[in-house]
Amino acid sequence: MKQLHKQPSLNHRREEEMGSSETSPYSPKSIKHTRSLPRSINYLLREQRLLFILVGILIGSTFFIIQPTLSRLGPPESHNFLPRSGLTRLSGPHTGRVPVGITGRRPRIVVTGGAGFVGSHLVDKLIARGDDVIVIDNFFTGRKENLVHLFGNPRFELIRHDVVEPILLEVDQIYHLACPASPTNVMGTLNMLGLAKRIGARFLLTSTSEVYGDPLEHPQKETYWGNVNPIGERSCYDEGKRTAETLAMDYHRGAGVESSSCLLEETIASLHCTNFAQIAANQIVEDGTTISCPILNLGCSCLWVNLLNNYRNSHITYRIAHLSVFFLSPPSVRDITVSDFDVRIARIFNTYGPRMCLDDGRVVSNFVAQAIRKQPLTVYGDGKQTRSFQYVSDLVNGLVALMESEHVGPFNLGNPGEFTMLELAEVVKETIDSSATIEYKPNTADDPHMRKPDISKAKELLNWEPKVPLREGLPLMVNDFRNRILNEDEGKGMK
Ligand SMILES: O=c1ccn([C@@H]2O[C@H](COP(=O)(O)OP(=O)(O)O[C@H]3OC[C@@H](O)[C@H](O)[C@H]3O)[C@@H](O)[C@H]2O)c(=O)[nH]1
Repeated sequence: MKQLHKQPSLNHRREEEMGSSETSPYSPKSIKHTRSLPRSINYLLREQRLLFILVGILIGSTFFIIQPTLSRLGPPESHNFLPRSGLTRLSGPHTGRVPVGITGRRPRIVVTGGAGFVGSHLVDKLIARGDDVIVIDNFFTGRKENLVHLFGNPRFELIRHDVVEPILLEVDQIYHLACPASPTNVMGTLNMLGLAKRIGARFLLTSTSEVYGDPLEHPQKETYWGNVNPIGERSCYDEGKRTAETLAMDYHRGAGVESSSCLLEETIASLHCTNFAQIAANQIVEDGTTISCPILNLGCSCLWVNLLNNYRNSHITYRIAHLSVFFLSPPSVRDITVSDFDVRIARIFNTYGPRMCLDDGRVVSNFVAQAIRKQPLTVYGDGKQTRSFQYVSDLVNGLVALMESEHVGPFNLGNPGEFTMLELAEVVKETIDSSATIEYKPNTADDPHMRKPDISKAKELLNWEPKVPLREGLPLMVNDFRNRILNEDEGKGMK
């Protein structure tokens, strides 16, 4: 035992005697000496080892600096030339100012009014294609029954909230459907626009054909400014939506101005980076390629984000190589997508389908419910006023196409098939009960005499048009109405 304890000191002495160059490679690491430093330097200097190490670092540095440039010169990444929507589907969402190192994340989407008739169908479509969906609804007109089949789905969340109050969420897109028919509608739109701008999300406003009022132009194009009575019974709704459109467009125009002013401040702070960033940004505008750029400091990367914000309508991805950590580890390279705050406006024409409120007073729901309940169909006025009725799935497809397009709008989303209310009553009779009778009632004030969308703009720019004619769509809502009316009657019977 004694001998064993003495062994290290013997070894130690022997090493000293033999000189450092003959140290056994198997010596325990714990034995360290102050003289090992000169030995290491000695080791490095011999046989030009230091030179080899320096050349290695140089080659490595050169590779990491020019690699992004080479990748830009090489075959283009397929998504560079896809519209932004295509990119969303392929490589995750455009998350704006939200840190985007998280690639492959599913788009997160808010639908305000998502428990309502149109909203719930939209939510179904988004969930079906794999998005994460958050519904905000105050349940004034929306119903949990419209979404109950999604409860328990991990990609679905439901928040009871009135958009008149602000809310903060991190999402990529906001479909704003919530719309109390009153001036508070404007507050809700303002809140959601503010949220979209703050988090760099895309905002879609569901406006209405009511912005055309009692139109003097027929069919109505998006360029028509409308004929609305500002003090009439309908004006709360009509003018509310017109104001919402105004706000959305103001935000749309204002966004560009703001990012320019930020840019100016950043430019003063990081002047040495400006030329480089500006050259790169110009290149993005010219050829739309992915820009890769080594960034030297945080200020400069902010400058980049602001610079590229100016070009938010073209899809831009760029990479940051953190050279500050370059000699410690390979540069961390990540893709960053520029803020995607922008606005889309849809003008929705009369829409029908399953999940419509039974008693919202609209003509299709009234007629269908009345025919099922064996009540007379109430025709207001002489019944010669016209409307164009679109099936809800067509509308939902149009909303998604618009959200993912590069066009702000406004776009008319409606079915150009035009019917008088008497003709509609006939279709309902054919579909549900041919023996149904008609009862005439006085019409409401300022009721538009005719309405029909001109959808050439949506056809051309969104590649969208409705597919379901009234005679095909109406039967699709009858079963839903029958079941709900039956349940309602049973509920009453049990009381
Ligand atoms: O029982 C009824 C109900 C309504 N009507 C008539 O049917 C026509 C359509 O009335 P609706 O209430 O269904 O719909 P409106 O066209 O007035 O407004 C609608 O249009 C566009 C949407 O964006 C609006 O949300 C919606 O209110 C009106 O002329 C109305 O007087 C009837 O003849 N009988």
